[in-house]
Amino acid sequence: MRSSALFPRAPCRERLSTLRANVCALCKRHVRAAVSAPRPARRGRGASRSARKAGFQVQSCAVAAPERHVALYRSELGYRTDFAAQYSLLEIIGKGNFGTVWLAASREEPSHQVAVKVVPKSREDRSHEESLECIRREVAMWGSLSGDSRYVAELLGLYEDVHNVYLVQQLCQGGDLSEALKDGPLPEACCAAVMWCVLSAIRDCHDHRLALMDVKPQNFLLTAAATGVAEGPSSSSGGGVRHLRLEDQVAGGSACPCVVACDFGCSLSYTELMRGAKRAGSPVFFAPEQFTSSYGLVVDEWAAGVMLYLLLSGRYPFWDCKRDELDKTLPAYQVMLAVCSAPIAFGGPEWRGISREARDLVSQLLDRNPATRLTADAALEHPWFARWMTAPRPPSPEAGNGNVAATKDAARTTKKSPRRGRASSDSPAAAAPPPEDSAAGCCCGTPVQSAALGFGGPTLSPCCGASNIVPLPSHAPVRATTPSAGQAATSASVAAMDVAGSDDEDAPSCSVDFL
Ligand SMILES: Nc1ncnc2c1ncn2[C@@H]1O[C@H](COP(=O)(O)OP(=O)(O)OP(=O)(O)O)[C@@H](O)[C@H]1O
Repeated sequence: MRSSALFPRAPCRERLSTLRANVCALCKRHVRAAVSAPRPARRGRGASRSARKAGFQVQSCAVAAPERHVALYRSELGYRTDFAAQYSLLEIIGKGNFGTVWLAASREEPSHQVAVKVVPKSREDRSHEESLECIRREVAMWGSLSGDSRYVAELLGLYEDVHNVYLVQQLCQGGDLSEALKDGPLPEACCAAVMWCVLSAIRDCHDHRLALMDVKPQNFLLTAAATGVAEGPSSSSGGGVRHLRLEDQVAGGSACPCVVACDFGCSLSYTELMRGAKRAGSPVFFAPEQFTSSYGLVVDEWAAGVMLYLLLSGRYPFWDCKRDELDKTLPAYQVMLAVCSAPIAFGGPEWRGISREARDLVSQLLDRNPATRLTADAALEHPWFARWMTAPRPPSPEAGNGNVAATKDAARTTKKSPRRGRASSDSPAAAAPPPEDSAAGCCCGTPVQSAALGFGGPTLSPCCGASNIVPLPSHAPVRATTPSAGQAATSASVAAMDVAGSDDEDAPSCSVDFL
């Protein structure tokens, strides 16, 4: 008769569970990790060697001092290894191509919630070393910006274990911007508030000699200020992404911008760009030069132009259909043809209520010539923003309240606007609401003093019958599109575009290899 008494050493489930039950709470983690980890091929001294090779710190439970339990693995990236001791993962809040984003709470202070991007160290399509290199790159780029720009999601901590890397970041309760677009285009005032943050994030990246390379609504997250969760000026105005005010986004207004940039997986440094490095991304956001030749930082401004068009109209430029109607399996060469040669249409009914300044900014960002394309820095001074500034809070270096990024931003805005005048928030001009519907470009009753706000734009005059469309400054003409740029592009060496490898639910996406 076969019994455990006769075969006392036979490995069985009961024996394993008894083993687990007998170890201390700290050791439990050690046992679990050891069970799930790849087994060493040999026992004895050989086992220690293979385990060390696999990244383990081999230690005996019986002799290990309690404080050594936190360092179960030899860190491969130099990050902390005690993630499980610091945070508990609560639920999945987002999934991307490279990782899963979790809502997590600090164990020490459970009310402190964060977002944690869990990135596996190994993937089927790339080696362990390649995966680690990608993580290192993303962290280096993100880390250099986080804390230095208030328009970039804050990176709060880096952890790793044998399987994953854990990027602890600021929790953005509103999800990504594409969610907000599901109910159709945003009101123009909200678009101005959102685009202020998007262009500020791009400007800050470019100041750090980095190109974001993947500017699209999915990569901008709505913060508490956008959802009205936080107490402050935004929430007092009703909260919600459709009730954003531009003045709350400018340094010196709200403590927290309504959207922040996340996902630096595609970012490239200026040096890499100059060396001709390429990045996969979403082709509908590609600038024409990305299909044809080497390119520079201003590809981000083009993508911001596509985003602005999308926010205002609910459509992608160059395609005569709504955002969710765009064929996600569109062949890449068709995307290229449209981006490089189709005219930018402002004729549809969705553009009827949109101001002329907005169209002008779109046209200047979607300039097919990268040399003359508006930079983010210059775009932030476009008169369109002045139009939506209703209760100005002139930024001051003190506005940051000790926050390095906010103080820097406030100082920069002040420095850039030497002619900035103080428009009191209780003056009639400042208190007047922005035009809800500027169908005829009417600014009646909203004499916004843009020059006084330091944007360098013209002073908008009150509506006066026939001349209700505010004249644009002579240096900012609305450009006609130049289809000729596209003809050159058709002969481009676009070799392999894998449309199926889309990382974007809402837009055709492909990884692009150039011959
Ligand atoms: N800090 C955050 N707070 C709240 N939600 C977040 C946060 N970061 C990411 N998310 C959510 O998780 C999703 C995926 O995140 P992210 O884009 O960083 O992953 P990824 O793997 O790099 O994606 P991609 O495939 O675009 O490269 C986002 O679209 C967003 O909805």
